[in-house]
Amino acid sequence: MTIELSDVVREYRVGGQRVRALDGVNLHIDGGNFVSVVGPSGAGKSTFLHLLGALDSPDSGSIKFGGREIANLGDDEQSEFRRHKVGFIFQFFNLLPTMSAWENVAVPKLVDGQPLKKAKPDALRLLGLVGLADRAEHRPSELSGGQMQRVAVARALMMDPPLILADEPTGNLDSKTGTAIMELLADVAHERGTSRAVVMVTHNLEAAAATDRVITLQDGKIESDEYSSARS
Ligand SMILES: Nc1ncnc2c1ncn2[C@@H]1O[C@H](COP(=O)(O)OP(=O)(O)OP(=O)(O)O)[C@@H](O)[C@H]1O
Repeated sequence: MTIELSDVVREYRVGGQRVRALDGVNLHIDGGNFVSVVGPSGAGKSTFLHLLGALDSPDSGSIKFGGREIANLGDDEQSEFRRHKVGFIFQFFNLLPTMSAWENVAVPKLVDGQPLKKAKPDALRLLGLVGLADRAEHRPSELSGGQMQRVAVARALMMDPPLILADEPTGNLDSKTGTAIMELLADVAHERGTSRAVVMVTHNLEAAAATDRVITLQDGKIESDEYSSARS
């Protein structure tokens, strides 16, 4: 699994002003890596994540996902791509409050037009993988923050996607729980050889330092791109 960005530009126009959220980004991301994206507020981190996940399209440049150009997909192709190729993890978990843990994990199958019940064995297996086998019938309100994020990680894995995108996944957790989630995400990135990558946006430099590669954005450009010495 490889993602290749070439000369990616994303510009917003607000009033008469133009803001270059991403200003000519060139980057290669390989599977098997846990990558973090850091930088000051407004540097372009969320814009970058949205482009990788086909939630948004660049104004110019190319984004190749496993050799396939995804920069200019139509709406239907974009959502099909997202459903099958990308798992999303958010700061505030985004679980459905009326559903149990296993049902939340199975939601991507529901969105893909399959019955929830049919996905139950897979959902239970994934809950086991994230250490929550005994919480399958709990609702989100009956879980701790760390447990809710584990459910969200399991949900992101439901379609077995080659790319997991995480937006501040530890931002709402205490540091011990955050470290455990970081370890889980590292396992998720490493467990399938080179066929899956995890890309995480974070303000937490300590969390970023624990990943394989730290990309620093500044004013829409890559300011630095460093691999950890342990894995380079
Ligand atoms: N929908 C939008 N409309 C107009 N401008 C936007 C929009 N989204 C982002 N921007 C601008 O693009 C730039 C990059 O924003 P982005 O959200 O990608 O930064 P960020 O690094 O994720 O910031 P933060 O750490 O605060 O979340 C900022 O100047 C922002 O104001």
